[in-house]
Amino acid sequence: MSDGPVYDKVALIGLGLIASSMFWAGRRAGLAGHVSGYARTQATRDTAREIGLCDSVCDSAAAAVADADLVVLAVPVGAMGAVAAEIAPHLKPGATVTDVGSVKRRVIEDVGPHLPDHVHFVPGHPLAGTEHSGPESGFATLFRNRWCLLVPAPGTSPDAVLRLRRYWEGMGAQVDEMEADHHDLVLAVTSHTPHLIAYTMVGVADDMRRVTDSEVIKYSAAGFRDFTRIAASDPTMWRDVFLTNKDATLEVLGRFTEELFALQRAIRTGDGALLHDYFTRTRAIRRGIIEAGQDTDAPDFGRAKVER
Ligand SMILES: NC(=O)c1ccc[n+]([C@@H]2O[C@H](COP(=O)([O-])OP(=O)(O)OC[C@H]3O[C@@H](n4cnc5c(N)ncnc54)[C@H](O)[C@@H]3O)[C@@H](O)[C@H]2O)c1
Ligand SMILES: O=C(O)C(=O)C[C@]1(C(=O)O)C=C[C@@H](O)C=C1
Repeated sequence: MSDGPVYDKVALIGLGLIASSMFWAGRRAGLAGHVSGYARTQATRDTAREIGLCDSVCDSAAAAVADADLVVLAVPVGAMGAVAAEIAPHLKPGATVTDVGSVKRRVIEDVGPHLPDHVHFVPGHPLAGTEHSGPESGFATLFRNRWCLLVPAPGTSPDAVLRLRRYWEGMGAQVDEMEADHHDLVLAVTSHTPHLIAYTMVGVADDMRRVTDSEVIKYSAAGFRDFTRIAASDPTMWRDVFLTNKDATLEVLGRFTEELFALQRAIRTGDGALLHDYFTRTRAIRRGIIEAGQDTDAPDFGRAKVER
């Protein structure tokens, strides 16, 4: 259902999971008159053309952003600054530039200085993803009932923010605004550190595989399989997340380590009451999330049949 396009022309720079999902979601809801796309490699551009991703696939970022009313930077966080520098001279006056990066302070620092005064910069972050990447991994329902956080600087045109909000809402997301440093701390707790823990746990299991003669992989139970799904996420994206959200991640990791040591001590000393109290508290948190209707993952989330 749609009241007509929110933007006449949208340019997607970087054609991976998030951009391709935005294309399919936007097309389904009729949110853009025309969507142009650009990817760095010829192979990705070829694949995009083959699967009908975008109305036009351009061979340069400059060509893709020409005349665009909304430009979406959907590349790894560490590449945002260079892409912004490349497109800056070609942006249409009055256009909105946004991004979907998992870290916000660093993107603002890297992208903002390149952009001309005649565009609106509204950084964003959809809290939705899977462990898959690339142009073929996207699907139209990825953002449905998920949060998208917008991080506009004070003084940003309210009209530009409102329009971007309508665009994300049209793709099924719930939109909220947040300050950049707060965003980075919250995401360090809810997304970045959990990913690091999953990477570590799978690394430990791989190490133990040699000791247990592959038994840990053969008999991996559901909990561990969830870790392996997360730990299969794109290495470039996650390298950039940790390098660019260093302080918040290290702070959360410090707290995590303290708690881990407390639980380790309880196990060593046989302090069952501490363990039971701790697990009771964490179970209540999970139940609270479900009761608040925030557990929006389908049971097959991440393995969902691609729905375009
Ligand atoms: N995957 C997730 O779960 C998820 C969720 C929310 C936000 N994000 C953020 O969205 C952005 C894109 O992630 P994705 O999952 O779509 O990644 P992806 O790996 O699926 O796609 C990234 C795209 O960027 C291109 N690219 C890489 N380096 C580039 C460069 N230097 N110049 C131009 N293009 C370049 C790649 O070729 C690819 O087309 C990242 O900033 C990530 O932090 C990811
Ligand atoms: O479910 C997943 O695969 C994800 O990791 C998605 C996830 C997350 O941590 O929730 C990952 C990175 C993002 O920036 C936003 C969403």
